[in-house]
Amino acid sequence: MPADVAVKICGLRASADVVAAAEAGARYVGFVFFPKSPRHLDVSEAAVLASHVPAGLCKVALTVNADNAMLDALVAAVPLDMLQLHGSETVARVAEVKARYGLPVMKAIGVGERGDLAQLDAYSGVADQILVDAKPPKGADLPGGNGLAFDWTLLQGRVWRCPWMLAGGLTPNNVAEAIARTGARQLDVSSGVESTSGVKDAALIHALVKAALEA
Ligand SMILES: O=C(O)c1ccccc1NCC(=O)[C@H](O)[C@H](O)COP(=O)(O)O
Repeated sequence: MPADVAVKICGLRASADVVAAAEAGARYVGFVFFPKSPRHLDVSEAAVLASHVPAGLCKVALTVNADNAMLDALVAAVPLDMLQLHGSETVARVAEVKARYGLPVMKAIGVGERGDLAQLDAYSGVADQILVDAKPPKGADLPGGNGLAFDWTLLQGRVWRCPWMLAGGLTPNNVAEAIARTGARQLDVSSGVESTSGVKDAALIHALVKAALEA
């Protein structure tokens, strides 16, 4: 079992989700702050949920084009370990958020075709981590968390200047293949461990983490 595979379970909404992620061996838990999402939490809900997260598990707040007022409120109320920027934040904005809050920043980039890869190079020079996710379909309500995979062969042979995570349509059934095809050592999953949209399933969380750690 390679000890160096890390899994992030994103979009947790209940303390039972936190327990399942921790017991399964996830290394990161993600909280979504995006009102259109079925996984959205308000700041006070997140403050309570984050207080249930065991030490050692990295608590990530996912925002989409959030302004400083929103991030100020979030960081003041919720004990966080990382900020995930999942909108169209520029390289300069990533640098600004890093400097303002003193927290590691992970920038998510949607990949649909080879031409999208250049952005990964640009952001990997400033972000602490990059999240290589599927590009949302045109007209989608959500910029992420759509349960769609992309062509993993696009990532073969790629290296970046910072650590990275693979996301997009990962499930207990395909995560081993995703690792084999991309060489990813970190994986982020949301829909693939849900029983219905926005509702996490403890058995699927356990199955996904087990499959990733055994790949
Ligand atoms: O999950 C959401 O609802 C969401 C909403 C707005 C922006 C991003 C969102 N999710 C981003 C994530 O980090 C997901 O874990 C990632 O896109 C993978 O999602 P999935 O394909 O569902 O596993």
